[in-house]
Order: sequence, then structure tokens, then C-alpha cells
Amino acid sequence: MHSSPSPNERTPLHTQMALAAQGLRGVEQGQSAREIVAAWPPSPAKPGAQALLYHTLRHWGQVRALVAQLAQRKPHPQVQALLAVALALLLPQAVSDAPAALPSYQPFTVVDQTVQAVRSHKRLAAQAGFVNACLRRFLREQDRLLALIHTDPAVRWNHPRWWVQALQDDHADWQAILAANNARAPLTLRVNTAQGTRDAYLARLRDAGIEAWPVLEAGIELAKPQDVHTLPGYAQGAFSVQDAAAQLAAPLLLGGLQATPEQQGQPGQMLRVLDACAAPGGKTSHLLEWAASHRLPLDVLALDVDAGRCARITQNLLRLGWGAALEAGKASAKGLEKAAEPSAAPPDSPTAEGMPMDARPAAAAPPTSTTSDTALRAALRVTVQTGDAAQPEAWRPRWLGEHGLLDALLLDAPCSASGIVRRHPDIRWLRRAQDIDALARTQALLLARLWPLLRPGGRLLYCTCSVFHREGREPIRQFLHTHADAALLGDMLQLLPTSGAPSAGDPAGENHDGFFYALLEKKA
Ligand SMILES: C[S@@+](CC[C@H](N)C(=O)[O-])C[C@H]1O[C@@H](n2cnc3c(N)ncnc32)[C@H](O)[C@@H]1O
Repeated sequence: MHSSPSPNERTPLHTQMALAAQGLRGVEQGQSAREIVAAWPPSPAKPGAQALLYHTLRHWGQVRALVAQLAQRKPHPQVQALLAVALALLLPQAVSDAPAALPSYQPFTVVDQTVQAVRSHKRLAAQAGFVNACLRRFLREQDRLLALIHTDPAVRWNHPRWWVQALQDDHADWQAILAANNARAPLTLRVNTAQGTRDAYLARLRDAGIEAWPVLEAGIELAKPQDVHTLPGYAQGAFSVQDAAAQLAAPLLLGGLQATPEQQGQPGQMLRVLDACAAPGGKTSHLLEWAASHRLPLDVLALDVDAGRCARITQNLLRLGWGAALEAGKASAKGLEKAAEPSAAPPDSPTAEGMPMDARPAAAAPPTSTTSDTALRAALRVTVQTGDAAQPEAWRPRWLGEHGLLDALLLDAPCSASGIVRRHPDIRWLRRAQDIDALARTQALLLARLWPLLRPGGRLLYCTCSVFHREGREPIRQFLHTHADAALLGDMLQLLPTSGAPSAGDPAGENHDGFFYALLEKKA
């Protein structure tokens, strides 16, 4: 019996190639691949075209150089892009490193379908013969052509030259980083432990015939990536998609965080945590989950400068079952506004906010039970706010009161994203060398502006998904140099992307993105 054909098999390759080539031109003009694909209307060609686009981006250094060798004069941009998509499929290594979504095509099929794609484009039809000749020449002379271009680092590593140089400057094992960037990332989940245990979710996956294993405290790595919407419990918020390296943030910040003696004496008192660059909320929800399972009463402000992305934080929190915590956040903000009226208690007095609501997700909250259970249950609330983290005066009064201080602060700063290239193969082509300077300035500014909000004894976790020292250890060293009241707790942690090779003592396990962490404490 034949199984039903996948959309890729039903859609001619040339239709998928034409769409992927259009996407490639979008990336060339500075658009992100994710945005490009999101804007494509649903069609049977879409999944295959996306796989082709991402595959070509992984080989773009190489195929661009090949197009330059094969075409004496620059062809029309759509023809150039089609040649790039075709050559990425014809490369000798394409068979071994193509994503599962791409079937392996015979070279003559690729040539034929590229010619078809050119012919079906009215204005380009005349170039069909030229495209056919280029691709056949590549098949005849590939060894010579590949050897000719191989000495260029942009070709050898499929990264811009400045990027290869920056890694060489920063890391002895720069080649391993580049190799990992070109490998495919696993699908890693973080189980929503406020709803159920990791073991219980592993059992659900097993029942569904999905092979997976545990990573870190609450993570799961799947043997084969698949559409997350098809995994059990997605809509009910059973898990989030989050790389293992990013799953270190919540435990690093909250583990070992102590309430002040005054807070310990106040049974309803919550620890105040700012997630300063929070969208789309991957770490915000982890803070809540971690607090729920460790019974830490937490009041989180999830702040982001981008209103559209703030909406995604709320959406994600609702999917994960944090509706009650969001309601509690709103109620608390109202309380604070009232408290600002002259007759009310001082703004940063805990009593001005009233008793925090029990705000665990509805699915996880046990029914009203014994008093001791109720006392033990973590009280949690979260507020999503659009605002510039570098201008606390605009959002601080409403949430913290005019002079209120934070117990903890997560600064997941905007960065080059150079650590997550294996998931986003377009990033390396979209960034410019000068972007790193601008990002480093923003990171330093955010650190300096947010630090005064922390109480003595409070903690700030600075992180970036970058592997460049300019965005990691350098701003932190500089900050420690200029802030005598800041102490580094433990060592800075520069995680490098790995592709599944066992690495002794790596706190994020064997297969994760690149990430940087530094935990600072304000001296009392
Ligand atoms: C690395 S992403 C954060 C990822 C998020 N923490 C998570 O785990 O899902 C950086 C975020 O910083 C935000 N951002 C950039 N500049 C900002 C600023 N000045 N104030 C607040 N947010 C900012 C961006 O909009 C972006 O959403």
C-alpha cells in the first residue's frame, strides 16, 4: 500500500524553487527569512519552498561564488537566485545535510526543474538555455570549480568574512563554532512544570510514538524535529519551544535568590523581578514555571520596547495557562494607582497592594484545600508592559512605585544573535560588522540604566544569544570596572554552539545554541 504523497511530492519542484528564489531575494534586500515565509500565503508549495530557502541560506557563500564563476555577466536577480537554489541542491554534500523536509532529487531533475522555473516566468523565459548550460557545466566541472573557490573563508564556512574573522579573534575553537552553525539544530522543548512533570510529558510523547529524552531540569530533546503544533498538548500549554542554553536563565537568576529579612516577615510579600527585554516571553514563562515549582512568590514585569512583540508575550502566557497571573498583575497595577492618591499608604509599601492573589495557572491550581496548602502555594503575578528599558522613569512608577526597588532583573539584551545561527541561517547574511558596535552600545546603556533599580543584595542576570565577546564578557568587564557596587557571582559563562558532541562539564548539555551569561549582585 502507498502512503499518501506529502505536499512536496504533490507540488512540482519548479514551483517550490521559484518561491524559494523570491525569498532569497528578500533576504538579499535585508528581510528576515522568518518574516518572508510568514508572509507567504498558505499553499502546498510553502513547506518545500521554506526548506529550500533555509537550505540555500546554509550554503549561500558557496553557491554565490559558484554563480559568479558560471555566469560571466550578472544575470537577472531572479535567475541568479534560482541558480543559487539549484546549486545548493546539486552540491556534493547536499544529500547528507539536506533537511528531512527535502527529498533527495536526481541532478537531472534539478536541472530540468530549474529550467522549468525560468520558462514559467514570462520575462525570463529567454534565459532558459543559459541556465541549463550553467547547471550542466557545474555538473561536469564541479570538482575543479569547488576547488577554485574553496580558499575564500566566506565559501569555506558559508559565513561573511568579517564574521569568520571575529570568531577567529575571540575563540581558539572558532572552526568548531562555524561547523556547529552549519549543522541542523534539534527541536528542544521546555515542559511547563506548572501543569505537569517532565516525566509525565515524556510518557505522553512515548505514547504518541515520538522518541525523545530529558535535558537539564525541565527540557526534552526530540530525536527528530516536527511541527510543534502536532505535539501532544501544544494548544493547552504543556510546553514551550526553547533551546537548552536558554533554559539556564531562570534557574541562574532565581536559584539562590533570598527574600530580605523584611520580606520574610511579610507572609504575602512577593519578590519583584523585571524581565527587561522580554518578548516573545520564553524566559518570562520560565521564570513563572520555575517559581511555581520552587514555591517562590513572584511579581514579574515583562517589558519590551516593541508593542507587537509584547502582544506575543501575552499570547504565549495565555497559551501556557498564566491567565490568572496576568489578571493579578492588572489588579495590582490598579491598586498601585490608587495607592498613589494622597490618602493611601506609601507607594512602595507592600500593604498598599493588598494581598497578592493566588495566581497559578487554573489547570495547575488545586481546589481550595487546607490552610497550610494554601500558604505553601506560590503566589505569582505578571504584567506585560510596552516600554523602553533604558527609560525606567516612564514605566517604573506604575509598577514599582516611584522609589520601589527590584529583587532581581533579567536583561536578555538585544544582540547579534550570533549564537543561534544554526536555527536562523539568514542571520549571518543580514548582520553587518558595524551592527556589533551599535549593539554593544545599547547593551552597555541598558545595563547602566537598569542597575539603579536593583535593591542591595538583588541580582541581575545579563545574557545574550551571542558568541562575540563584544556582546558578552567585554560589556560586563567594563560595567564591573565602572560600578564599584557590582560583584560578579561565579564565572561568566560563554556557551558555544554544539552539534551533539559530548562535552564534559557543559552546563547546557550536548546539543545547544551559543549563549552568554553573567550573574551580578549588588553589594549591600
Ligand atoms: C533577545 S530578545 C528577548 C527574548 C526573550 N527574553 C525571550 O526569552 O523570549 C531581545 C528583545 O529586546 C527587545 N528590546 C530591544 N531594545 C529594547 C529596549 N530598549 N527596551 C526594552 N526592550 C528592548 C526587543 O524588542 C526583543 O524583543
